[in-house]
Amino acid sequence: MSRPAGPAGPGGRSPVEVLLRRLDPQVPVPSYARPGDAGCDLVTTEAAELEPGERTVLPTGVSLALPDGYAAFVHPRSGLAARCGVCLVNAPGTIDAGYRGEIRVIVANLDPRESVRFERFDRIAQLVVQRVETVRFHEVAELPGSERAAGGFGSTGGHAAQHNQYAHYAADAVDETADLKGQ
Ligand SMILES: O=c1ccn([C@H]2C[C@H](O)[C@@H](COP(=O)(O)OP(=O)(O)OP(=O)(O)O)O2)c(=O)[nH]1
Repeated sequence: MSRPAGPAGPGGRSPVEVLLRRLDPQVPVPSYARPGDAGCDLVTTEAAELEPGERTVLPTGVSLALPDGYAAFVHPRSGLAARCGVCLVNAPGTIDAGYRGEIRVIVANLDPRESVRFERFDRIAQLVVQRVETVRFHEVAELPGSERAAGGFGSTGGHAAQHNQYAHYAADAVDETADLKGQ
């Protein structure tokens, strides 16, 4: 049921068909605000007020049955983040294909001074549906070499390398690259 015939979207691809249950009869069905948007907006069905530094779990009033091979990811809304300092604690939240419960959104107010208030049906997050792979792991004693090797946490230089406490990872990476080149 994932891709039956339907109106073609951008690039001629038809949308993935997803079963949705409304747990609140008045909640709007999530929809894309504009053509080409990656995420459709999720609303809260409960009003809430968050003091600076406070977090809470908000209900969205919807549950899904995603097709096998897909997952949905609950992403923050940039406008809320920029204007009010609202973030999602676990961003992006992962909605598994087998999950049939209500989608909930774990929001926090990162603003150091202002509280933030959500009214019922305010948009609080966006849901991005994507194909996902499952993998089979094959344990090996050594991994094949690569140019980056174990470099991370600012190993390519710049601000992060100069100012953060993980700078030693960058130095370690240089050593490991030397090891790999010697192989
Ligand atoms: O932001 C989120 C993240 C997850 N979920 C739901 C859907 C997901 O399928 C389920 C489990 O999420 P996750 O695997 O991230 O949580 P966990 O803490 O690892 O719990 P579990 O042991 O149940 O997997 O909770 C949400 O409603 N909102």
